[in-house]
Amino acid sequence: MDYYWSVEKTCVVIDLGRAFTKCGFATEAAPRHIFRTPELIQEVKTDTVTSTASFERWVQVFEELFKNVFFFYLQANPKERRVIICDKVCSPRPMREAISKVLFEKLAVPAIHFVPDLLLPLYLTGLSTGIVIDCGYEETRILPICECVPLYSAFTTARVGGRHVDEKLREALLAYAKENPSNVKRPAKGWAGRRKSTPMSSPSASQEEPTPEAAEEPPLTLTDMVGSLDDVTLEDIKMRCCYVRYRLADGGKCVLETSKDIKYPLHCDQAIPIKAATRWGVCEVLWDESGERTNIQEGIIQMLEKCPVDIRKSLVQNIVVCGGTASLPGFLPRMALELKMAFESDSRLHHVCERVEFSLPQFPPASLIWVGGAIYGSMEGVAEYSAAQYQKGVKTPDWAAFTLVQQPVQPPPSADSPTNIGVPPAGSGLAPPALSSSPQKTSSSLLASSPAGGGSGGLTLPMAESPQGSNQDSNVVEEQEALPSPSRSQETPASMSVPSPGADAAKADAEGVGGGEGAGAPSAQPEAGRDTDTGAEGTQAAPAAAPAPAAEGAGRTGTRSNIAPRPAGAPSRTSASTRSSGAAAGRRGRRDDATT
Ligand SMILES: Nc1ncnc2c1ncn2[C@@H]1O[C@H](COP(=O)(O)OP(=O)(O)OP(=O)(O)O)[C@@H](O)[C@H]1O
Repeated sequence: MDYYWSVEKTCVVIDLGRAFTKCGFATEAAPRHIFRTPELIQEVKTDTVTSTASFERWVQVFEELFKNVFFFYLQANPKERRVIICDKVCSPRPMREAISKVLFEKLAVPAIHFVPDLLLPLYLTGLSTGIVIDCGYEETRILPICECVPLYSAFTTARVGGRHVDEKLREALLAYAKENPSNVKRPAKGWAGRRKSTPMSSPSASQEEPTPEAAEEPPLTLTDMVGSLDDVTLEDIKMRCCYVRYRLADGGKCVLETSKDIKYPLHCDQAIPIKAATRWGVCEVLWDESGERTNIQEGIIQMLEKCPVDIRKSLVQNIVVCGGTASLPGFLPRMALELKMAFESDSRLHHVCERVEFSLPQFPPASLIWVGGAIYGSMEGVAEYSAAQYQKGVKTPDWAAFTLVQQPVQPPPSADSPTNIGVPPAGSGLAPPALSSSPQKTSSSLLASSPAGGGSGGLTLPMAESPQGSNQDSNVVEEQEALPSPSRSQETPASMSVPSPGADAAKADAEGVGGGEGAGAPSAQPEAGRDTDTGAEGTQAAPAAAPAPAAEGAGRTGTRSNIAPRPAGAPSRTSASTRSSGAAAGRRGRRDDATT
């Protein structure tokens, strides 16, 4: 007898960032490659694409980008790989359509999944309610998610990010160089090339003799040298030398602050002096209260004010911070303290500061979105936009207008039925819920059926046109009058771990982030149907079903810091077994099983 084995390869996961794009394979714990993609910066520059760029321009950009991803970075055959695109809130429709065109027509991938990127870090917390804060390159994006439903109407951005810290750093270095004019030794011509050819560098071998032409050139000043720094070097200085300082109590000593000036080595015998105050001062732009731009804590307050009052407490009990800028040492404690102060000083939000908790997945913040995408890609039953649909003319999904389309679900068998073995009783939170066909019931159905709530098997959310448009979210939100607080893993939460000043000062001189592992469970699928250019730019609420996060691995990896102790009678936690039922399904490779 002949056996034919068909094994589908794992998906390719691509997180398209404006500074860095991350790519790799689903089921892996970290992206294989993180590379710069300045062409995706949505700014009006001559060499980059604008947010209103034409479809053709996007096609050009993505053709080159995806060819690099498949043939250079991942060396994978696109015909065998489904692709997960971590899709940005507000990504323009021409951009998404260009992605489809390139992937289907030029690379012949079998299917694409467009997944809202800000939902993905929630997989790593094991909860279905929370706030995701992405502090990236251009800006900080803040999205509340309530029981798997992203509240786009409350989506907020703060116009601060890594780029602003870079700018401040360049200004500070230039100002110092102008105050302290000094000459630096001009590097010898062809220094880099000759150094490469030097075998094992002995001190004498690495010292280049200046060429006669170099000797005749005017001396190089520190100002010239700082002025000619490229963006990559500047970013490297930031990553290696800068940190966010914070003060624990009013009038107390600043933690993480050091009085040590350091030198950043530039060439073999050149170095840029960096003052101690510059090292933390440049990061203050993130919390700048001058009113010039919205800072991070103001962004969070604005977001909370847009949310219904009755869910605010639940939201702040699970804050996930991602994005490269959040890797700066001291970033998270400072954010916690700024938030606490902001809540306390705002009488409308005073009550929410009783319990604010941060989830700290043990992955580098810069790749949290990617890791969430990898978990999503390794799950069964997630809906996709297939090549066949594309060829039939089905529109590229616009997740901002997704709506939940419910399919009738068989009622759970009765308790005495022989087929009921192993099926938990209805009402236990583990049984698949009976779904209502009324659109108004969407949220409660989703709520009851999310794997976090235990009903991982009862809800399928196929893609379909939305007749209701994007007004459904307001119903969704208003309906949830007395939402349960987010359930958490059974781990004892660590109280906020504030590093000791000595340790912090030492840490400020170094740098580094950790790694870990996580898993999740499937849930809902968004859908197409809107012709607008930008996804969620408007304030119209658009319901989308977030894949319900039920991370088995998150229980293992999640530590969190509280800025307030858990009060007596704190909300109940979901049992580990409830969550892991979904996670077990999630961890199984979608079609990696060999079939005969
Ligand atoms: N270890 C680190 N320490 C400090 N800053 C870092 C670190 N790693 C990355 N960054 C900064 O984070 C920013 C990029 O973050 P990220 O990769 O999240 O951006 P992105 O997703 O490309 O941008 P956006 O979210 O705006 O689309 C850059 O400014 C980079 O300098």
